[in-house]
Amino acid sequence: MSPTFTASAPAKVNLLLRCGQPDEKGYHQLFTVFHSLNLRETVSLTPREDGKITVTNQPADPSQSAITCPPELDELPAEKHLAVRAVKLIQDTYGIKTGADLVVTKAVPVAGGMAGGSADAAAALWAAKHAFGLSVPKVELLPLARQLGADVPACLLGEILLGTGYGDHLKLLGPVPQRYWVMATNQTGLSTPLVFQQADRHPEQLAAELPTELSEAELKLLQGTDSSDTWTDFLELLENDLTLPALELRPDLAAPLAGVNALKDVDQQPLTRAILSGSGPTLAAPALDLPSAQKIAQTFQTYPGIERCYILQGPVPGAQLH
Ligand SMILES: C[C@](O)(CO)[C@H](O)COP(=O)(O)OP(=O)(O)OC[C@H]1O[C@@H](n2ccc(N)nc2=O)[C@H](O)[C@@H]1O
Ligand SMILES: Nc1ncnc2c1ncn2[C@@H]1O[C@H](COP(=O)(O)OP(=O)(O)OP(=O)(O)O)[C@@H](O)[C@H]1O
Repeated sequence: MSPTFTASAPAKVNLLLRCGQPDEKGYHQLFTVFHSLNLRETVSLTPREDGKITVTNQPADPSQSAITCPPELDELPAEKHLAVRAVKLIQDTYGIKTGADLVVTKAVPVAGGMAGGSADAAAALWAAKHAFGLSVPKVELLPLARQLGADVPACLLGEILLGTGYGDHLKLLGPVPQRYWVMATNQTGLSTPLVFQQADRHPEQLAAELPTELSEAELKLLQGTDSSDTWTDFLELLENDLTLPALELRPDLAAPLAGVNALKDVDQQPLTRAILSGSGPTLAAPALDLPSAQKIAQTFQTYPGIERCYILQGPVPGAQLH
């Protein structure tokens, strides 16, 4: 019997997302900071002789199956599944004749703006590299990751990264302190292409030009130790240009954003800043400590439509073999 190779890759939140104008392909230039989170997708790969690739999805937590493994994922044709596409790309690139039976254990909500599908692709690339005995370093897989989706390179590398180009050209920004992030998922998903299309209706609000580097001051805030003195400045770093278009499509997200943004600490300073995660509808808010994270989660959960709050931490490593 063939041995099974298991790899995992993390979800992400975009701590900063500035969106530029679309190009002729309709893709947008981005200036973004990816922050990986300790919620991981897992892909197990068992080689098969006949070259075929099959996939089975299963929820990481069966009691949450409605959120993490909706029926539409099983209805997705196998050739469109990002883990299958990743293994196919490895076969085609390296002339591999071996196939694979994949079991994808989903922990990250689908279509939530946390790059769940991209994490599957990254984990599948890493599992396939090991299963097929390829001695290529991670950086050599980045061009393949880019072909699979704009978020896939960030899931492959994990940690904290500056993303430019389509968000798929990356530079490591660490080390940074471990931070808590409260991620409030939604009962209804939101399509990434639709959010970008909505953004195109207001071209005047998209940056004409984007920076290529973070400023010294921004980097210092990201990398510095958090304290109640620096927290408000750190919060001011957080922004997401996709918020407005996402709110136009999903006005229900405005109330939980405003509710959490109104929370204050004992000194009457903002407790956090709630932002849209990627293209949404998941909302994200960092916390200075666990009690603050719990308070933020409780507040999010008072709003209809919020499905579940995850209290996560990061940054974490990218794709790993188990
Ligand atoms: C919103 C983010 O999650 C932020 O990290 C990403 O930009 C989206 O990454 P992703 O879902 O991996 O994106 P892809 O699968 O490559 O593309 C999905 C759709 O998003 C839009 N898209 C994506 C990336 C980008 N730089 N510009 C875009 O306009 C395109 O309409 C594309 O058809
Ligand atoms: N392995 C996969 N897991 C989830 N969705 C997948 C997968 N493969 C393909 N898809 C398709 O991609 C769509 C978006 O899925 P995903 O969960 O990655 O969204 P997302 O978290 O919003 O992504 P991102 O943050 O990268 O924009 C799904 O609706 C589904 O049709």
